[in-house]
Amino acid sequence: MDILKTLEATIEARKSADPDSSWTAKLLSKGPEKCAEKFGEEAIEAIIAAAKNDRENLTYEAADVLYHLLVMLAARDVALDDVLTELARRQGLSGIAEKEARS
Ligand SMILES: N=c1c2ncn([C@@H]3O[C@H](COP(=O)(O)OP(=O)(O)OP(=O)(O)O)[C@@H](O)[C@H]3O)c2ncn1[C@@H]1O[C@H](COP(=O)(O)O)[C@@H](O)[C@H]1O
Repeated sequence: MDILKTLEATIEARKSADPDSSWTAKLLSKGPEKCAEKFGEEAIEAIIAAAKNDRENLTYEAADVLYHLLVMLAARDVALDDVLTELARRQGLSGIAEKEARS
């Protein structure tokens, strides 16, 4: 998870970088809609790899998906921590649901 936080910080720093100096800065300079579109393209590439059972390519495409997810979140000023907090909240909820099911 540290690697995602480090990547998030790098992406955040690219918001103020020269678009000609970095792929991330260039993508961010095109706006949140373009970042979202790019995320969608990468997700589709991952879907295709999964459907074909191409595990090597799926691993590569999944890394692209995670990177482009972080760029899309940064473009809309959504913090990774907020996403992780939501996941943690859901874990708590599923714990409650399990306890209720058992009682
Ligand atoms: N993890 C990534 C990463 N994954 C994918 N990509 C880029 O995302 C692009 C993938 O999109 P495509 O394959 O569609 O590439 P493309 O055909 O050139 O793009 P289009 O013309 O279709 O828009 C590639 O150009 C990759 O370089 C990434 N670029 C950067 N990072 C990380 O971001 C950090 C900052 O990178 P810079 O912005 O380059 O400094 C790096 O240290 C890396 O850790």
